[in-house]
Amino acid sequence: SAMSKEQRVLQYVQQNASRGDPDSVLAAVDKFGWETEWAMNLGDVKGAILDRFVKETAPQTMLELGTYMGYSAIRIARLLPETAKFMTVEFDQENAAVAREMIEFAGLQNRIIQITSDTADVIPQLKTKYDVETLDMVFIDHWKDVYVRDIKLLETNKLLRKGTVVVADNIIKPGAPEYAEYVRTCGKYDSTFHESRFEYSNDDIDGLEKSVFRG
Ligand SMILES: Oc1cc(-c2ccc(F)cc2)cc2cccnc12
Ligand SMILES: [Mg+2]
Repeated sequence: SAMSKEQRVLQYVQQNASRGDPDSVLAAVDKFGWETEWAMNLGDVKGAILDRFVKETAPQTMLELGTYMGYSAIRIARLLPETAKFMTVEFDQENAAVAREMIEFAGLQNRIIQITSDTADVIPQLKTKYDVETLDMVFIDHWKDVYVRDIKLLETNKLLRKGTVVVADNIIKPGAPEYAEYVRTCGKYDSTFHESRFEYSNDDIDGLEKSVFRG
């Protein structure tokens, strides 16, 4: 059967990037996104903001909710030391399969623990099954209607500690208003909005919310 969009992106990467070179993989995905087919991965403009947050935080334990094609997992993992523990969770089996090949092509498969499951099932298992004590940083980029459910699951499962940095994509487009309201008003976070551009768009506004857990 014909290739999916995600498989076309993967093929473009395999034919235009250099194996084992994460920056060339990111550049290829971004070139494809700008010039050929739009896709809902984080992209270069918001990606540069996430890079800054990752560098500032230098997490030893990191969790991503929503792997998609693996683009932001590669963005994050390329900035982490060998000793860091980084888990990314994707529910969709086909996207997870593309991500596994994209991560492998980038040469980062030893730095990323890829989990194909529902985040609601994984979060309560992180301490026991994945040997996590608490998380230094979280990147939320899956379906907007489960952002609040999942950050509350992180809280109730005692996975956040004073200073844990939680970054969330798509606050404006498609929008996560309940999430923004929650982190800005519940009293448990110091939260700031970082306006940017929607992925592979010159016109549409979007942005990342950065919320530091007060402990
Ligand atoms: O960055 C994202 C963007 C969109 C999106 C798709 C179609 C639109 F018309 C607008 C926005 C969906 C996402 C779903 C999950 C994680 N990120 C997404
Ligand atoms: Mg997104």
